[in-house]
Amino acid sequence: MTNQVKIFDTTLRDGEQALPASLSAKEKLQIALALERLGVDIIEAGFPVSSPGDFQSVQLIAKEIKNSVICGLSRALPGDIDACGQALSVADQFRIHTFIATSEIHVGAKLRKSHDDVVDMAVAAVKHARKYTNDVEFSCEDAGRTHIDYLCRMVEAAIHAGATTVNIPDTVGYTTPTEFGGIIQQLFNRVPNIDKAIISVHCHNDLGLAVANSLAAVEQGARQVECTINGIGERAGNASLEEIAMILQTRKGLLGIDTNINSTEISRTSKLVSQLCNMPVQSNKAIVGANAFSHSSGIHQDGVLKAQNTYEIMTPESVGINKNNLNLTSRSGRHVIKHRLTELGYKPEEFDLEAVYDAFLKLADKKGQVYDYDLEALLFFDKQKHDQAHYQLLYLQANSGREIIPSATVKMKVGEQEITQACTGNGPVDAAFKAIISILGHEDLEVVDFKLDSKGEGADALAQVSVIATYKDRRFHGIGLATDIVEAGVKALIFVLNNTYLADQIDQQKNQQERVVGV
Ligand SMILES: CC(=O)SCCNC(=O)CCNC(=O)[C@H](O)C(C)(C)COP(=O)(O)OP(=O)(O)OC[C@H]1O[C@@H](n2cnc3c(N)ncnc32)[C@H](O)[C@@H]1OP(=O)(O)O
Ligand SMILES: CC(C)C(=O)C(=O)O
Repeated sequence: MTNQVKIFDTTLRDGEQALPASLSAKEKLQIALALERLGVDIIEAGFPVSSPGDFQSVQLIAKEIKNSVICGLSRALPGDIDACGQALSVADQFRIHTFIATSEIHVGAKLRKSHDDVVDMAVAAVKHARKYTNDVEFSCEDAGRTHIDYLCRMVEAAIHAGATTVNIPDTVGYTTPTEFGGIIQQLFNRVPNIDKAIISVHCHNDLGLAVANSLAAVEQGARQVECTINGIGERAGNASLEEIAMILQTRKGLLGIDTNINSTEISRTSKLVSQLCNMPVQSNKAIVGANAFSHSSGIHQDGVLKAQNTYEIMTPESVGINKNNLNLTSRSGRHVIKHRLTELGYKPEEFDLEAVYDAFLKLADKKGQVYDYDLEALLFFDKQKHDQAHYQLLYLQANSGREIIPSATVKMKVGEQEITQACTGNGPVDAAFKAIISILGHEDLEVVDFKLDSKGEGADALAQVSVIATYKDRRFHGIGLATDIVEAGVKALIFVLNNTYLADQIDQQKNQQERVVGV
């Protein structure tokens, strides 16, 4: 038995069945070209009898794609098969895929036929499809719930009629891996002509087992897996192509199976399908989710920085992602902060890691994720040495809204004294500034410029306020940073005040020296 598993992609057929809006022929071709680049062996392009639009897209894809076999689906009916044959005949290599259901419930309640009639329909369909091509696939729909004796009978009859691939779908995602692997094993043990066809599987994800069931089948000898990009498909979807491909690649040592997939195309193909199909990928989705190569906790980040494979079983590059992400959160530690600051161009001797880390944790607790620009802002603020400042903000409360008079209460430490003041103003920043200036009694200080800048992307971004004030004919500049705009403004003003205080002290020292010299 070969160690090569064929990857049969049905994003454009089973995947498309579940889309909120159908794709245009041009969009389908874009996806088919991406699947061809990805190295998919067989692309199921659609169900040609279904609609004129689907017929034309299958035909367009059949014309344009050269390196993958193009396949169309049909019921076990001559008209469906003829539509497939006509749409696909323009292709270099094509396959007709015909199917009929085999479980009790489907044969009795849906098809309303006898078991013998259904076998006859399957045989006739395969024979009819063989008139168009030697590459015919037959599927036993709902095989997962089909009595094993009937399934064996159907598989044997389909192969005898000329099917070159026989597909065993778990149509409703009902089986467990051991059970599904057991079905494949029994087919290999009981169907006499089984070696004349490739055994394929097509698993749905209703119980979240589509990939596990496909893998169990491969372990029992299945050599084609039907799957879709991002696992899209009817209901809970199909087995996801990227997961199947990366399991076989990452665990090659265990499983010994190859595919033709060029895994570095995975990320790009996933994004294209997600965008064109308007189906976002959940962030924790294996392989292609936004967090699949992100590390957010300190112990993991430290490990990954020391040796990437401590927490990565495959590289981001192997699926076409440039590099991993180390998210800065309140669960991060000092190693990653130091590493990120070094990456940003700061030398370790230029910052006090403990002080930056302390400020980082406070911000991360408030904000969740801390970005590079936040970290750089914290680095800058670390240099201010707030605790030793003459003026310190102890408490701030600001009220604003529609149809209320904006007001602010500020409590400050001025030297050793604690002073509280409340004021109203044109807005909460104006009210807070008035309260501070009134605490200080600095009548000769005038705020001449106030600029507000967002240091992030979301509504929770850090606000950076830049204040310029004149005091005793000199200009002083201060910057304040906080998630609250009023607090950022107040911090900027206090920054200015501390600079005016330092300037006053320097002036006083100079005056004293002059007096001493004068004496
Ligand atoms: C498990 C799967 O994913 S199978 C693929 C599912 N995909 C689709 O259904 C998408 C494409 N389908 C379609 O466009 C339409 O359903 C069509 C064109 C195929 C058929 O449309 P309609 O003729 O209006 O029939 P409708 O869809 O309402 O019912 C299906 C009929 O096909 C029969 N049927 C279902 N599967 C098969 C089969 N494999 N072989 C033969 N007949 C079948 C049903 O018994 C039913 O027949 P009835 O009219 O005698 O009761
Ligand atoms: C047509 C078959 C392969 C199918 O889509 C299923 O059984 O889910």
